[in-house]
Amino acid sequence: MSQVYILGGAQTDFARNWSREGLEIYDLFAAALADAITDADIDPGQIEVGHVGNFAGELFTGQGLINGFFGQVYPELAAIPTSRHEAACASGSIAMLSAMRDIEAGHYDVAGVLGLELMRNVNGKTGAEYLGAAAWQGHEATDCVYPWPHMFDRITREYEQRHGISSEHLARIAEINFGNAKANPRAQTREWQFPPGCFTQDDNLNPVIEGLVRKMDCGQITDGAACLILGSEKAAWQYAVRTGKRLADIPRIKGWGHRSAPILLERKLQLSAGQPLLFPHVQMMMQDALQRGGFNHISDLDGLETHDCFSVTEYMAIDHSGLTAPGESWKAVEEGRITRDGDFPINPSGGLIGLGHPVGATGVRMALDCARQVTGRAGACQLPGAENMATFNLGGSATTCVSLIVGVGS
Ligand SMILES: CC(=O)SCCNC(=O)CCNC(=O)[C@H](O)C(C)(C)COP(=O)(O)OP(=O)(O)OC[C@H]1O[C@@H](n2cnc3c(N)ncnc32)[C@H](O)[C@@H]1OP(=O)(O)O
Repeated sequence: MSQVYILGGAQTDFARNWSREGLEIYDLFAAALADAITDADIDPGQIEVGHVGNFAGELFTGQGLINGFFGQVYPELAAIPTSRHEAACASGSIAMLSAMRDIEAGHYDVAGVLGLELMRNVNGKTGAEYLGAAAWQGHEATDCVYPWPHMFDRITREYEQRHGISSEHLARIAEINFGNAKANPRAQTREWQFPPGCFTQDDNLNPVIEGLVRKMDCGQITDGAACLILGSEKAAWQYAVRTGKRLADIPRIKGWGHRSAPILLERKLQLSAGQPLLFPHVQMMMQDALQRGGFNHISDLDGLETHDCFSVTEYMAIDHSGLTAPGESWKAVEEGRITRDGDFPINPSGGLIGLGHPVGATGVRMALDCARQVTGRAGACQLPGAENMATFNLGGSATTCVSLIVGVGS
């Protein structure tokens, strides 16, 4: 089975509003693909297979069959096999796994993986309604304006019941992500202003969105795309020779985990009732990724790019990944472990809260940021000496969960 290497990649500027610029979802796709091809130093015609991650193109833009854009952008790609993958906010990761399977099986040597979502062309309420398609329609989130803030409020309350949880720790997670985003030239919120008091429970400075979830706890509504060019060992050798790099210095996907759970949040919580972890399948998924990558513990890695669609999602990632004991994520926050200069940085990119969350792009974007970190290409977001990083990307109320471990060296 071939190893899977990351030959190059690109991300659009998540601060852009593409429809306001008179541009379409096609333009988003074309821009990310062109930049990734340049970054990987290949000709477009070298891409043998294309995978797209997209959640709700039909709802936001009326556009389906987005994989047909590969051949539209480049005539050389007009006849390659392509497909589109949907798993809500984990769509990008599922596209990654599909491309990995193609390469591992030896079917193809070079794959293009492109995640994207155009979301800022509708008002916030309409956008929230469209995003609600990843909940079980008619069975949950029926009595709220914002479905996902409502669902993650429920998760916060479940933490409160099982372990206790403090809004101060959640606000600190948000503040760290917004702070990290300041250094990221592609982050949606890099120019935002944060007046004193906005990370408190002040209803004016930090208004309630749903229940315990306030504005600063929320990930963003974002237009964006991310693209990675994946290669087999053979393609990576050719790339190494062409660029004068060592094979060991080319990032590769060392491990992966993928688990799912029933769509209904209450069903998930029933299944874990009486247990310390809310989502045991998340713990299994992280352990699968670590074990497949040859690591014993999450702290053997140099950091994590995690899903923080809300601050409580990152709180959940901290204990479910094993960084702390169940219910003790607050300790990692208080001890300064997760800041960029901490012993286990989380979301040096700014995450979904600071960098932005174009739903179908997020899983691909996370892997791209990990690849940049382990090759010393993360600019002002760089973690010194990073060699191995993990992603944790989830769709719905942790219905589809994926982790990829990206690293260099042996
Ligand atoms: C599993 C999962 O991943 S589920 C997650 C799915 N995603 C979601 O549910 C998204 C959740 N987030 C949201 O719904 C929204 O961001 C909300 C409801 C929290 C806030 O929305 P809104 O009140 O419309 O405010 P929003 O943050 O979009 O800002 C409105 C404008 O003010 C600007 N703005 C907001 N905050 C700031 C700031 N601190 N400084 C400067 N400008 C700001 C924005 O850039 C935006 O500008 P624009 O009109 O030019 O685009």
